[in-house]
Amino acid sequence: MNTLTLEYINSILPPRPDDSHKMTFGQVLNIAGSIHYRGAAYLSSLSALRVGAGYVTLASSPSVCDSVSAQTPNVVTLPLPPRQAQQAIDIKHINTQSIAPQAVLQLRDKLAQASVISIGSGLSISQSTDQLNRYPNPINGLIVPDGNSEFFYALLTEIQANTHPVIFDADALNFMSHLLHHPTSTAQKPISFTKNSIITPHPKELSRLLNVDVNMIQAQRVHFASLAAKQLNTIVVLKGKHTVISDGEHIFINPTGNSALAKAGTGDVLTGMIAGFCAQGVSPLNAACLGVYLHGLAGELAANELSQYGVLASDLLEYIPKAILRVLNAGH
Ligand SMILES: NC(=O)C1=CN([C@@H]2O[C@H](COP(=O)(O)OP(=O)(O)OC[C@H]3O[C@@H](n4cnc5c(N)ncnc54)[C@H](OP(=O)(O)O)[C@@H]3O)[C@@H](O)[C@H]2O)[C@@H](O)CC1
Ligand SMILES: Nc1ncnc2c1ncn2[C@@H]1O[C@H](COP(=O)(O)OP(=O)(O)O)[C@@H](O)[C@H]1O
Repeated sequence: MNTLTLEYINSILPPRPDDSHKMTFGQVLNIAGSIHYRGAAYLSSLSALRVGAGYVTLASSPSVCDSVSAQTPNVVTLPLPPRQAQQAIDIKHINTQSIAPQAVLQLRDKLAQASVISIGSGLSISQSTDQLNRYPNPINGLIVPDGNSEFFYALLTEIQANTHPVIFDADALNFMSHLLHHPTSTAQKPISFTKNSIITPHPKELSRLLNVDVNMIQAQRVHFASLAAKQLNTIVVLKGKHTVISDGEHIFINPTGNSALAKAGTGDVLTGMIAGFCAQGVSPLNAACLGVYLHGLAGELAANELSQYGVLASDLLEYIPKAILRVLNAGH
């Protein structure tokens, strides 16, 4: 078990060759955001650029893309077609802002081109995990819950054989919990986390994935992070004070961060940071270590100027470059 250090983080920062162009630093395809969580799409997209990714495309519903474009010129958007009401039997449950499952066809080229895909920040798979449990088989179209569950299922099916890094966050994790604990009919292929994936659960999300009480997870964070990595065949970033990172073999503990990070949206920033490092060709395990350490350091630097009370998730975007400078300067 290793505690991450400034020197180690310095040693795994990706190079920035002079003879480079934007594609040298990789393409992130960020599938994120929904009507109530436009901010998550903004935060996760910009944080990938802030750690050095060359090109970030946000794929989401048209209203989310419009909203992010209005706030920043830095993110390329790919509006996905909304679901048509006649595709579902129970129109009451349709949110017209949901993405149509057929949107996956439109995404096919982008999925193949992307250096890394991040899925789930603010994607709103359903109104709540409870609702998913009330509709034990949302996939076969008999009853369609509000949200993007059918789109997400189609997306997962499309990327099952993908070997590019994929980061699963937030609602993507809740939906995977649902699939793991409510297997779909045998006619459908089993779904799992993809090869080279990273998952970023907070303790409650890991508790849903493992079906283990959240207090037990918190009491043995290293054990459950490592167990989940082995069982689910993925890299686990178990968030919270002293975030644990494990690939089932190695374990890293993060020393950075403080209560400034305990604010809505900071997890979305972390997802973007990890994606941004993956895009630059860093291995998924090292990308997780870089993202987590620098995210915590950005929170500390922000709190030094704004107090642990006053830091916003969006403030972290300004402090990520300062955290990177702090690490670079430690190398001299
Ligand atoms: N600006 C935006 O667009 C934002 C968009 N966002 C997006 O919103 C979506 C849903 O996110 P969310 O926050 O509504 O649900 P979620 O985090 O699952 O919490 C549900 C319950 O879980 C628990 N719980 C949570 N953390 C815990 C912990 N560390 N340790 C232990 N338990 C913990 C806690 O339950 P309690 O303990 O209170 O019973 C809590 O009430 C998601 O897609 C996200 O990306 C957000 O990032 C915000 C900013
Ligand atoms: N007290 C704390 N000390 C250190 N890090 C924290 C603390 N509280 C939250 N964090 C970090 O902030 C982020 C919160 O993520 P998450 O719970 O997914 O929030 P959200 O869904 O609102 O974005 C995680 O990276 C977590 O490790």
